[in-house]
Amino acid sequence: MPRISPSSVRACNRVNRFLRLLLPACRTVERSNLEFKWISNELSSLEHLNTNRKLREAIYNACLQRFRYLPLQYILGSQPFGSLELVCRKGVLIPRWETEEWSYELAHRIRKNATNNKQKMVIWDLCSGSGCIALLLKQELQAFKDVNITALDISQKAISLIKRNMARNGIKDVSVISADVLHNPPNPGSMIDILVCNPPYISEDSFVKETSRSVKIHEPRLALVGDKEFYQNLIEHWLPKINSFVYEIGDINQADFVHNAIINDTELNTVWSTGVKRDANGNPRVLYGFRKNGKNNTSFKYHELFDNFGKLN
Ligand SMILES: C[S@@+](CC[C@H](N)C(=O)[O-])C[C@H]1O[C@@H](n2cnc3c(N)ncnc32)[C@H](O)[C@@H]1O
Repeated sequence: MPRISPSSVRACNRVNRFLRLLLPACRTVERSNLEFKWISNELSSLEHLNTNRKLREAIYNACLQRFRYLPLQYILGSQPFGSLELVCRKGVLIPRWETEEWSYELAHRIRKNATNNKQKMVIWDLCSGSGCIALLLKQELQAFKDVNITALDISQKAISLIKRNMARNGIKDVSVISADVLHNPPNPGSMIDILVCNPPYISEDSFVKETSRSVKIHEPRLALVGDKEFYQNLIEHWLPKINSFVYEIGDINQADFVHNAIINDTELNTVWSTGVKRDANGNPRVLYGFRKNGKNNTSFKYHELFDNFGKLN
């Protein structure tokens, strides 16, 4: 990582003396300025910081935490995610814009393709973290009376945060399950219409070489580092129990892994279509799949639900 130039430090000092505390994590004067504004705006809206001295002290402490590379969302305590305001706590992954982008589009597509608001839907969100995907889908599909959403995670901190985020956003009726999806996956009881999942997918190597210091030090490794095990688990455990899936990916190899397993298996190959959706930066971000002919009483015409969602194989 390039060193921060003395001229950047001087530029920060000219604006105010707290700004240079933000420079190591923000890297540029412009970004430091922006974060300083966010911190100041957020803290000045807090009722208990009602004197200049208290507010200044709080801003200084926040900048000092940022100097130690604590992510801004953990300092300020929340993060918008579509129509939700999500509480962020150390020990649980901060929701990312890439995830927000595809989950929001998925919600929109479900609304558009549902036949009426009595349509029954069973949706499971594995590796739910803060609950961002499950809760966004619940919020965006509130017009549907029979949407049955389950959020699942192995981490107790995540389970508590999902419940907290439900309360914070006035969301009811999402089932929250604590389980290890790899070693002891629960039985869904009925066919799942849409299985969504943002699993840990950063390889050990990329984690060491490419992940930012702030993420490495402060976000949970359990949420980040993974190889192909969750995609393998999709193929081996979940495919027979679901009608469609949407899995976030970190690189195209993870999509190819699932895609190849499907096309090389004569039975799976006749049943499943898969595709890859890119994010706004053009990176492969989502692997999706659906049964070509649905199974039993399926809720959707899946080829319409995923029509033009991304490149289809
Ligand atoms: C990449 S994070 C995704 C969190 C959230 N869905 C999001 O998009 O921000 C992965 C999540 O998987 C959970 N996890 C890791 N291993 C798991 C396992 N074996 N079973 C269930 N959840 C697991 C972690 O606790 C973490 O919350």
